[in-house]
Amino acid sequence: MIEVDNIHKGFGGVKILKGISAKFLPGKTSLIIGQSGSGKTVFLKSLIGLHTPEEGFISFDGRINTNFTTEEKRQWRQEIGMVFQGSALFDSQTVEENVMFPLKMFTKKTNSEMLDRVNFVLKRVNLENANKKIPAELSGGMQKRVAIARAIVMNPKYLFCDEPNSGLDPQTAIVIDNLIQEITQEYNITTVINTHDMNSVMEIGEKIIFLKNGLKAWEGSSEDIFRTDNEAVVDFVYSSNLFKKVREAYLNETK
Ligand SMILES: Nc1ncnc2c1ncn2[C@@H]1O[C@H](COP(=O)(O)OP(=O)(O)OP(=O)(O)O)[C@@H](O)[C@H]1O
Repeated sequence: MIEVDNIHKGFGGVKILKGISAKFLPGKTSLIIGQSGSGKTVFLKSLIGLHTPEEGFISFDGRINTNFTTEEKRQWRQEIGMVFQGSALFDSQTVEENVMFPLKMFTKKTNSEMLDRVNFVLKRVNLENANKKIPAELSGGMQKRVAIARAIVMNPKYLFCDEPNSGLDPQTAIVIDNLIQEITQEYNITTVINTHDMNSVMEIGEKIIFLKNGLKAWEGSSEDIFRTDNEAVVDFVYSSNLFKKVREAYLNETK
């Protein structure tokens, strides 16, 4: 479990996160949503240790990350998987080399052990036989699957995804969402995703945190989000006519 307790973070005297608390559970996919500039990226970067909060703390299964020794930090880094916007693959390396990278960096496994693990995760993301391809030869959705394979190759406890659907068509986006959710449940990972994608919110949001001006303005599940009368959430999530209609239909159906 990740526990965020009242974190504050600012830059040059401007407060961006103004006291956010949240819990993220293993086996669950949690989504962070909010308008551009609401602090989602600063929040996610704080979770992965790229920003240090000025106040408050973040604990990972009881371990507060700012108290780590160098060795503990190294250990914790290995427990984290990340999927970035745009996949962030090494362009000149093959799929196999990209996915093997964390194993080479952090483990003393033999080449054949590493290859076994790489093949296992590539199979899990339905990318068998792509080992020798380079990213430019793959579609955007396939590149995302390589990024997911690389993120889980170390068997992480925690998975962080920044806009994993950016640049994907809606159908491929759902495939990627479902894959992340399945993997999260299968391997009991604590997964936190920053997203703008309202389809993701409806489909996989087991826990949704809505940030507004650096504060947690609302928290609930995808079912709760249909029923909430929180004005800020309704304005944000149901800004399109399509989603307004989906909400009305849902509420009528479940009256
Ligand atoms: N390193 C930094 N230095 C100074 N200001 C920063 C820094 N990182 C973020 N900010 C500011 O913090 C605010 C929140 O930014 P953040 O990137 O977290 O928003 P966001 O919700 O992720 O937006 P988007 O949805 O557009 O990605 C913005 O005003 C941004 O300019």
